[in-house]
Amino acid sequence: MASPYLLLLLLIPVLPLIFLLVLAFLVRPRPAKVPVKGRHVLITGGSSGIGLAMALQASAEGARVSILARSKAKLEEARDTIRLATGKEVTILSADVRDAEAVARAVDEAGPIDILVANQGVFIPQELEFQDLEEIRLQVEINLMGTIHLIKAALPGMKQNTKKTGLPASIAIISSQAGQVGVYGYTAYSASKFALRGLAEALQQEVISDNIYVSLVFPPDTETPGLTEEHKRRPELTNLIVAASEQMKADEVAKKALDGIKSGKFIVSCNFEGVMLAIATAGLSPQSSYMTAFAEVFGAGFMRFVGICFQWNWFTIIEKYNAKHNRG
Ligand SMILES: NC(=O)C1=CN([C@@H]2O[C@H](COP(=O)(O)OP(=O)(O)OC[C@H]3O[C@@H](n4cnc5c(N)ncnc54)[C@H](OP(=O)(O)O)[C@@H]3O)[C@@H](O)[C@H]2O)C=CC1
Ligand SMILES: CCCCCCCCCCCCCCCC(=O)[C@@H](N)CO
Repeated sequence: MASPYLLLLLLIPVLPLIFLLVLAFLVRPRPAKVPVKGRHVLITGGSSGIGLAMALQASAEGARVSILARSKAKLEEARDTIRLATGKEVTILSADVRDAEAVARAVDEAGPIDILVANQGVFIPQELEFQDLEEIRLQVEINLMGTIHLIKAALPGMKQNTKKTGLPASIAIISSQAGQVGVYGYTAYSASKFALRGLAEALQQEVISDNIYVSLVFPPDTETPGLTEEHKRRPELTNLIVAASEQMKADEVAKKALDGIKSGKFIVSCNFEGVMLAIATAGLSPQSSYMTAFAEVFGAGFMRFVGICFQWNWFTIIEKYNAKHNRG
């Protein structure tokens, strides 16, 4: 007769499997595949950096791509770059995302969208105390309100499209790791990027029945024209905190973003630190992968500890810097 203790012992390795099964049953939304080939992808900020890299990759994969930004000259340059690299034509749309009517006109002109990528963004680092209200408003209006304008303009057409084609669609929003954790010098920027998370979580519930999947992408520092500009005025303390992390290339981030979109992932991380951040900040976000859900459930406590170590390091850097410069 097998002892009950032996049976219990046998159960230990089986428990994680049972847990995985339970999670596979629970996770929502259900895993989905969003095809890119042959579909209409509209990318804002598609004339530079991460957006341009996404436009190039989506074109090369056989999507019909439209790019939207303000500067006509930069858009034309991007169109030429994409034509040269892929032989494909992209539609260019000049509009300022802060202008809801201009966005609606541009979206109308582009035609119904299958995959919307809200990637436009501005980042002007500065301590809140010293940053002009104008620059604060600029970041909130472009990063947050601009994204709202876009989604409101694109949704009706997207819903019609999913009904017509029966294929899932995607709304991807490019946030930032500064949208997962507040970092010195990114007060206004972080506020604009954290806001996108609330927007995305609620939106996913609102559009799931229309077969639309929301993705939130969290890139680290990425080599782009925008980052070159940012460096000209990034506070020294922001540098000290952020420079410990490795920069990514725009096309690496673009690939992560597109892969996330294609697999209908809600949270899309771009590097190893990003994966740790995602576990530490999982909160109540939608999760369609039972494997990732498993890592979140069992990694949360440990990642909280790692997060506390990071905060210890950051506050130590700030204390030392301010002591050296006789501040505070
Ligand atoms: N690079 C980085 O280190 C990181 C970037 N991100 C995020 O990724 C996104 C892209 O960044 P990146 O590639 O570096 O950006 P860039 O500065 O290189 O490009 C920004 C793009 O957005 C467009 N844009 C800016 N303002 C508006 C507006 N008001 N209306 C329409 N289009 C606008 C720009 O065109 P134009 O000026 O002609 O309008 C340009 O095409 C941003 O949302 C950023 O916050 C996140 C983490 C790190
Ligand atoms: C669990 C613990 C994990 C810890 C990992 C921590 C790493 C966080 C670093 C945050 C860097 C923020 C970069 C923002 C880049 C950006 O958006 C700008 N280039 C634009 O201003």
